Amino acid sequence: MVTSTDGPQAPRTVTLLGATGSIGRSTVDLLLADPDRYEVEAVVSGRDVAALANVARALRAKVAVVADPSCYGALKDALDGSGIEVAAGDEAMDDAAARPVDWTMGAVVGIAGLRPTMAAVRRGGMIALANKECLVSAGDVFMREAAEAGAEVLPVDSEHNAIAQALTSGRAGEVSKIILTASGGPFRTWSAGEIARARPENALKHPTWTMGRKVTIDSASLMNKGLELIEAHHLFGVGADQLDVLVHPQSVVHGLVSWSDGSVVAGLAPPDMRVPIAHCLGWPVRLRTNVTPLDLARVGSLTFEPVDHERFPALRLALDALSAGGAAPTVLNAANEVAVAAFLDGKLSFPGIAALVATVLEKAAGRQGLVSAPQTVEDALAIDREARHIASESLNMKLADA
Ligand SMILES: NC(=O)C1=CN([C@@H]2O[C@H](COP(=O)(O)OP(=O)(O)OC[C@H]3O[C@@H](n4cnc5c(N)ncnc54)[C@H](OP(=O)(O)O)[C@@H]3O)[C@@H](O)[C@H]2O)C=CC1
Ligand SMILES: CC(=O)[C@@H](O)[C@H](O)COP(=O)(O)O
Ligand SMILES: [Mn+2]
Repeated sequence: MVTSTDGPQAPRTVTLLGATGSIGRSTVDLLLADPDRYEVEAVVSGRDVAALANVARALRAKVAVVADPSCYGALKDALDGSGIEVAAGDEAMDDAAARPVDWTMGAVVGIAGLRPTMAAVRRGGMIALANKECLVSAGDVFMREAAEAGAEVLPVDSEHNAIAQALTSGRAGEVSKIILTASGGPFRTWSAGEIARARPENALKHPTWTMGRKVTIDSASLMNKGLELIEAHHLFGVGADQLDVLVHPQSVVHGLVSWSDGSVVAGLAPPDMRVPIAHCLGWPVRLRTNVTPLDLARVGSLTFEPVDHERFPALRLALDALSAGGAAPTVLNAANEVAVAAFLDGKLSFPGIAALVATVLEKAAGRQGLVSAPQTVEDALAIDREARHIASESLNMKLADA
């Protein structure tokens, strides 16, 4: 049961982008726990028709949209007789995201989420943002358009959600450092030699979180933390010099704010994404959820260690891209998406992920169209396309050499 002590009485209207994924399912769980509190407008997914149809029926959504146009017929059949409108394709996704609602969950994975999430941003309202790749690829555009539209961006990512809460204990000019914790991933204690032989099934075994495949691989390489530093830069308006990462294997402390007077305010929660999602879903009031409360006596000890940049070079690549600015973060994200897919396909070794990203960043440096920061969503998508092209070419060369 989800309740709040002071919740709005009129149902909150809601749209879910990425309704069938890990974040999508956690959001659905919260919505179904108190169905009278919400009215669901649209649910959107990539190509998992069966899961989308189930979610649409369970939430009594008005419209269900699948990105892959070839899935239209199957979705129509699956929702036959339900009265739920059905659509497919990129434009249908953008149209669904632009329908007026109070609250949108942006949980499509990767740059594929940029267009629909921006459509929601332009419409205004509350945007609960899980899709970090949007901010990495087009952060300035995203935040500028959100401000212009009066959209309120609510950070879902566990670290950023904790930091947003910690930031309320002081003023912007009083922040010394913003620190994101990293679990360290499944290879935290592996030697470089062992990491070199790591297979997808090893990398997909996250020690503390159950998540989609792409973010789980990013966690294993620590690229996730790099993407999150860039995300934090856009959300909180701080530069690389004010951002830090601390390895914390228990995933209980998610983020810390260090203040000018020496105080440090940390955000703690059990490693369950329903906590930050509920924070955003109820905003500005707190919901009451059935998440198992944090039992620190049971956790026992909270430990912290520095990042080993030798074994996990991806984090440095992201930090350098943040410092370089311009198109570098967009290129980094595109190259990483190609590299992660290639690793999962068995075409690239685990260390090959960071190596490919480094190669693409080098090749892109100074190339026409890959220098300046994107000014529009179309710019970001053009940079993304070109960087993917370079990544695919580089990957093919690597495969040919092997
Ligand atoms: N999972 C987590 O705990 C956390 C995730 N995040 C971020 O949230 C985002 C989502 O992650 P997660 O839920 O784990 O990912 P999943 O892979 O579990 O889910 C991805 C969702 O995106 C949909 N999708 C994929 N491709 C497209 C497309 N081309 N167009 C429209 N929809 C598409 C999928 O649909 P389908 O099922 O049909 O393929 C699915 O609904 C990522 O950016 C991730 O980094 C951030 C913090 C924590
Ligand atoms: C749950 C969440 O926010 C993930 O982004 C998480 O951060 C992944 O864990 P890592 O700390 O291992 O990257
Ligand atoms: Mn995170």
